Amino acid sequence: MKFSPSLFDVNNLNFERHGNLVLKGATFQILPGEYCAIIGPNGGGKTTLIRLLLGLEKPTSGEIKLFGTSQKRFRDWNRIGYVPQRSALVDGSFPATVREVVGMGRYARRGIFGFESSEDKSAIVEAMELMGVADLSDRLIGNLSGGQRQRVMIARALASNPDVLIVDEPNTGIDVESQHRFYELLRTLNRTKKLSILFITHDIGVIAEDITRVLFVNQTLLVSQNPAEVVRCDEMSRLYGTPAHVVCHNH
Ligand SMILES: Nc1ncnc2c1ncn2[C@@H]1O[C@H](COP(=O)(O)OP(=O)(O)OP(=O)(O)O)[C@@H](O)[C@H]1O
Repeated sequence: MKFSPSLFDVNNLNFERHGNLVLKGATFQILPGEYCAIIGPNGGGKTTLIRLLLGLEKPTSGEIKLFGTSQKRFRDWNRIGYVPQRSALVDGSFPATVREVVGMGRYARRGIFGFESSEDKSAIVEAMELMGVADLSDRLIGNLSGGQRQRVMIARALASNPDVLIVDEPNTGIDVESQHRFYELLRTLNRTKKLSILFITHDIGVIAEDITRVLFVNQTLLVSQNPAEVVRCDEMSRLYGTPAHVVCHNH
């Protein structure tokens, strides 16, 4: 049997910023194929945790392994697609088409000044089709709606054919109907393309559906593989430190 290492293996990770403790003793694993939600209150350290995984912040102490390799020696960054939090807020005057923005996802593989190969071209078209933005190909990114831009940014991350996709708050400024369709799309990608997905969400309802693991981040980290447990009122109240009322419905 082929040994398949964890995508992320984090051990006793601590992070301080300007003397303030942001994350304390975080320990968890993410396995291939997971569909994992990261939740927690504002300022709890969710984005910081992702930035630490991506090497954009340096841990104060602790160990991070990516695909079984210590982060210090890890070089295969194109295996990880990242969509940061504010990508939906592209400047309206940004003069690039959807095709060009998605094409930027290939830079890590070929370099900014390399020529686009036929492999690049088909990866770009496939990513646009997967995210349902192929018909917007020639539109300027600045003229799209928030939901359309968000799908373009995911297509850009997918263009490099990553093994794992990390999405920071996918639904900022998106209406509820589009949010629902968006999560369905993520879940379909996870199932059909075997793409592992980690996403930060404030939409607690999402974690009741189909999540393989929940990371609750509020300086300390609580890991659960049973989302139904986390969604209980008493647990939500305890985690967020404020009374919570959880209403379950059929959808
Ligand atoms: N660039 C920065 N400089 C200084 N402090 C920062 C910086 N970025 C984040 N922080 C602080 O670090 C802590 C964790 O922030 P982080 O953005 O990781 O939280 P979060 O859980 O993602 O929050 P939100 O849900 O509001 O996006 C907060 O106290 C925040 O104010």
